[in-house]
Amino acid sequence: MTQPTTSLWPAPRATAPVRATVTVPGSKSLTNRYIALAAVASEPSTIMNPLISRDTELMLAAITALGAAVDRSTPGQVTITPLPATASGTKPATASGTDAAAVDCGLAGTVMRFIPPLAAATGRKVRIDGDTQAYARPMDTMITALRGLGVDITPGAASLPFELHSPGGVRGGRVEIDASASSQFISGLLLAGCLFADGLTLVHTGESVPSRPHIDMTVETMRRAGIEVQATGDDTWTVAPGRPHGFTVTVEPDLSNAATFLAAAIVTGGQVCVPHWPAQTTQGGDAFRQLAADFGARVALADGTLCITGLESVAAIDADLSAVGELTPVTAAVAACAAGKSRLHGIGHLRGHETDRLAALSAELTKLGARVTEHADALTIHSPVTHGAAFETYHDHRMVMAAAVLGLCIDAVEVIDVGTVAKTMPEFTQLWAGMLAGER
Ligand SMILES: O=C(O)C1=C[C@@H](OP(=O)(O)O)[C@@H](O)[C@H](O)C1
Ligand SMILES: C=C(OP(=O)(O)O)C(=O)O
Repeated sequence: MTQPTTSLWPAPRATAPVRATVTVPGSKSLTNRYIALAAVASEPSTIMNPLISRDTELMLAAITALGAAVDRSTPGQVTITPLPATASGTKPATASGTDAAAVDCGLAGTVMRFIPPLAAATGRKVRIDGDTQAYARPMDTMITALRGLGVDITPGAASLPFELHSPGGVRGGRVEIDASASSQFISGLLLAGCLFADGLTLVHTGESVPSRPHIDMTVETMRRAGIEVQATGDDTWTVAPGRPHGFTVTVEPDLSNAATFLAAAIVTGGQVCVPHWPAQTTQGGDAFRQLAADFGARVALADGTLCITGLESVAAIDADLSAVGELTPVTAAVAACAAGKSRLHGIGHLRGHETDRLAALSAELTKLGARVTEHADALTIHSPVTHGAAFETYHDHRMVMAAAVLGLCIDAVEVIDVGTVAKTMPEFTQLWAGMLAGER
C-alpha cells in the first residue's frame, strides 16, 4: 500500500514571540463520523467544511467502494449519496455481490475501525487492507466482535489485512467487547448498528476505555442524525435499527490539530488565536485549553475565538491524558521546552496508535538532549531538549507536529518525512509558516 512521500523539513526556530491568528481546517474525527453517517442514511447528506486529508480521503474512498457516491463539485463541501437500501439494511453494490470490494485504510484508525462493521452490513465480500504499519494496530477486538455477529473473516487474522463477508447483512443483537485498547471499536460498531436488522446492544466488559470524548462524539453525532441510541452507565449502548434521514452539517475546526499552533504561543511567550472555537464540543482537543493553563499560559475564549498567551516561562505539568491521548505528542513537546519535570500518564494505549508513541517520543526527545523515562503507560520528561537533530516521525502526523513545536525552542530540528502530516493536515507547513510570519 502507498505510504506518504518522504521529505526533510527544517523546522523553523522562533526568533521572536509568535503572534498570529490561525484558521484551522475541519476535524478529522467529526468529518469521518459524518461520512460514515451519510453512508448509512436513507437520503443524500451534505458535509460543509469537511477536513480534506489522507484519512478523510480514505474514508470517502471506502464508502465509495461499498456503493455510496461522493459529489465534490462544490468547493468546501461534499455531498454523499448513501449506500443502496434493502429492507434489512443495504444491498450489495454489484449485481452478483460475489466480487470483493477493496478498502484501503492507510494508517487511519477511524477507517480501519469504522468501515469493517459497515462493510459487513452491506452483505458484500470486502477486502480490508492498509499501510504495512497499520498491520500492527489493534484490530482483534473488532474482528472477534464481527465474528460473534456471524461475519465470516478470512484468514484467521487478528489484524489487517483480511476479507470479510456476511451474505444477507448482519442480524445484530447483543455484543460484548473489550475496548480498552481503543474507543474506536465502540464507535465503529455503534455507527454501523442502525444497519443491523435487530440493531445493536454493545457492552464493554474490559478495563477503562480510553478517549471517552470520542465515544460521546459518536453518540451525539448519531443522535443529531436521527439515530436512536441509548447509553446506559459507562459501558452499555443500544442502537435502534433503521436508517436516518439525510442531513446537512458544518464541521468544527480540528481542536487537536489547533493545539499545535496554540502550543507555539506557549513555548515562545507569544499569542496565537484560533477562530471558530466551538462554545460546546465533544472534541477531546478542547482539553488543550486546560493544559495550556497548566503550562502557565493565559487562556481566553471570547466571541468564538480562543487566544492563548504564553508567559515568560513554561511550567512543568502532571497530566492524565487518558481521555485525550491524541494531544500527547504536542503536549510532550511543550513539556520538553519547559525547565521542570513533567509527567504525562494514562497513555498506555498510545502504543497502538500510528506508531508506539511512548517509544517514539522517548527516542526522539532523548535524541534532542532531553532526559526522558518511558513507563508502561506514562512518560516522565525530567529535563528539556537542548539541541537539534534529525527527528524521526514514524509515519505519525502528530510526531511531525511535535517536532515543529520543538523546532521553535531549539536550533536545527530537521523533520524526517514531513509529508506524513498529510494524514490530517496536508497544509501544515504552509499554515506554520504563515503563523510565524504573523498572519492575522
Ligand atoms: O474516534 C476517533 O475519531 C478517535 C478516537 C481516539 O482513538 P483511541 O481511542 O484509539 O485513542 C483518538 O485517539 C483518535 O485520534 C481519533
Ligand atoms: C490516534 C490518532 O489517529 P487514528 O484516527 O488513526 O487512530 C491520532 O490522530 O492521534
